[in-house]
Amino acid sequence: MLRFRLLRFPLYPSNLSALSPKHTSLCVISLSGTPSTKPRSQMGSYTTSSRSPKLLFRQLFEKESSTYTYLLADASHPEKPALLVDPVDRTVDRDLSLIKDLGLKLIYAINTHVHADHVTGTGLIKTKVPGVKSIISKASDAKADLFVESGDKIHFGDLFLEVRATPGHTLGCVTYVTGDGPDQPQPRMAFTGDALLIRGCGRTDFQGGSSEQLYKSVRSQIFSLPKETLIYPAHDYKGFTVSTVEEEMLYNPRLTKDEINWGSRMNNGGNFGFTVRSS
Ligand SMILES: N[C@@H](CCC(=O)N[C@@H](CSS)C(=O)NCC(=O)O)C(=O)O
Repeated sequence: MLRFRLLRFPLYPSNLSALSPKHTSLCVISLSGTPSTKPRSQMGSYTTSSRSPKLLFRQLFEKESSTYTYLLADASHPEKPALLVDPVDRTVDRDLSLIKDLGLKLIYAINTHVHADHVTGTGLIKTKVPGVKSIISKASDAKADLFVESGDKIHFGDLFLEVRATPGHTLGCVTYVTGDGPDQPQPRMAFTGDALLIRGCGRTDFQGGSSEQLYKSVRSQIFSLPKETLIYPAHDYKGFTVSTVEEEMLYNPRLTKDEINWGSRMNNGGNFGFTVRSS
C-alpha cells in the first residue's frame, strides 16, 4: 500500500518525541480574546458558497483529527471526473460511498502536505479504486504517483486546480486554488491545507516549519487572491467551515500582524491575543 513517509505520528502531545529537538520546547497555543480591532463594516458582503454550473462540491469532516476532506467533480462532464483533497484513512469508506452514490469517477487523491496528525487516505483509496492517481508537491519529498509545483494545473473534466506553493507549516505545503476563467467556479476557492486556517494558521514548530516562510506564503500566495475567494482549510477546531480572503485579511489574529511582530511571536508563543501554554 502506498503511504507517505512521515505519516504515523501519534496525536498530540505524545508525538513530540517523533519530532526534531526544536519541537520539545515549543508552546501549545490556544485561542481566546478578540482577533481584530478593525470594524466589520470594512468587509464586503461576499457569498460563502461558490457558483458554477459544472462544479459539484462537498466539504467532509473527520472528527478525531478535525480534518476537512474536499470532494470536487465536474458534474457536467459525461464521466463526472472527481478528486479528493486531503482524504483521511478513517473516512475513506464514507467518502468512496458518497462518490459512488453521486455517480462520480474518482481520478485523483491529492494532499496539501504530509500530515503529521493523521494518516492520509490516499494509499487506501488506491487499493480500493484502481486507476486513482495520488498527488502531492515535489517539495514534500513524499511518495505519490504525480508531483506538482507552483503554477501546475490539475485538470478534472473542464475544471482545474492551480497549485500555489505555501511553505511554512511544512516545507512542501501547497494551496490548491480553483481555476480562473469563464467555466470555473466563482468566487474562486482556495484549499489552503494548514497554511491558513480560519482565524489562525498552521503551527510552525514541526520539522521543515518556518514562521517567516509561512508569513510570506500566506501574504503573497493567498492574500493576493481576489478578496471574495473562499478559504477552505484542512482543519478547524472551533466549528468554522469557510471564510474568505478578505475576512482573514481583516480578522485573522496572526496574519494581520506586521512581519517583525509575527516572526518572534510565532516562534516564542508570544501574545497574538491568545492564551499560551508552555510545554
Ligand atoms: N491547535 C489544535 C491542536 C492540533 C494542532 O496542532 N493542529 C495543527 C494542524 S495539524 S498538524 C495546527 O497547526 N494547529 C494550529 C495551531 O495553532 O496549533 C487544537 O486547537 O486542538
